[in-house]
Amino acid sequence: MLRVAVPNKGALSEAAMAMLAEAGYVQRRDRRELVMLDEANGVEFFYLRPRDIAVYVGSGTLDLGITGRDLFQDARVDHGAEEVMGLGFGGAGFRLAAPVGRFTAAEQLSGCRVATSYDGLLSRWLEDQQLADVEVVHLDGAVESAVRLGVADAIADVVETGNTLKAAGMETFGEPIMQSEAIIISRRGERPEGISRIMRRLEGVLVARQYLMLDYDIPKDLLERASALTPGLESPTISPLADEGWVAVRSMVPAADTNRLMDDLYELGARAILVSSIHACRI
Ligand SMILES: Nc1ncnc2c1ncn2[C@@H]1O[C@H](COP(=O)(O)OP(=O)(O)OP(=O)(O)O)[C@@H](O)[C@H]1O
Ligand SMILES: O=P(O)(O)OC[C@H]1O[C@H](OP(=O)(O)OP(=O)(O)O)[C@H](O)[C@@H]1O
Ligand SMILES: [Mg+2]
Repeated sequence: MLRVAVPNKGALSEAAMAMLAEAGYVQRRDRRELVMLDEANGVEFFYLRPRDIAVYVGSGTLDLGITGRDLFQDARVDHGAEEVMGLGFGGAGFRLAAPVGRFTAAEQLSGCRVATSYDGLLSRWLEDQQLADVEVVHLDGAVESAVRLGVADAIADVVETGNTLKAAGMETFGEPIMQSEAIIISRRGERPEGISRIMRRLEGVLVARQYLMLDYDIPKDLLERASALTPGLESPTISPLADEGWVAVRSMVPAADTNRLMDDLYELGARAILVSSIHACRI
């Protein structure tokens, strides 16, 4: 039985459960349930605080977990667990911020105090940047209030829309410390059977979300130029048509590029250009 950790609340919880459900796994219905057994798929899901998931997977108690890249790097369990796949949701930057106009670069933090809930991540980054004389102040949350209340000169926190910072009269400065998203982590070393299957399924969900299926007809002599526009994942499927001067082409395309590709194909001479969604796939 594969044992998998899923965030029980917070920014990643709903999207993680939705993705697992889309991949065909049974998820809990009641927020109070701590464990859910999906017998048919041979997986047991444990609903845990996202911050703790790295600890469970890193110590070898659980096989796989979904957490945030920033939380994983903050937990300092890299020796026991590793990031195996980005999941394309829960995207946010981890950034320095301070009251508007106070700082413009990280180097100016010399001798200052920086409040954060991610002190492992911040301390290591400060070391890498050779900013040895910056004091890290640990807070559990709502760090945006730390400067106003006098316990820090700047903060390092998760920034998604930037609305929380703005409301606190603050702005980011310097380069982002890191870019985070939801990730799958696995314990290092031998992987039990079943891990590749769950990862293939989640990859299928990701691809089905990010790609669309494009069909079109094109005169044979333009096929090479059309194929260059829609190379597909492996290569496009080419089928004969009753009219021997034409062929039908079928290819997966990134959803974000679809309208531009349809315009380009039409201008090239393609006709009957159809787009359909991909319900599920295995790549
Ligand atoms: N708008 C957001 N706010 C907070 N975290 C976000 C946001 N968008 C994505 N995330 C990600 O979600 C994870 C944090 O989740 P969560 O908010 O549940 O943790 P937490 O702040 O430690 O918990 P809590 O706020 O319940 O004490 C991080 O990986 C973070 O990058
Ligand atoms: O850029 P935004 O879209 O405004 O989102 C970022 C904010 O959301 C998170 O707080 P959360 O709600 O997790 O509260 P917390 O600080 O108590 O953890 C994070 O710590 C920021 O404060
Ligand atoms: Mg939070």
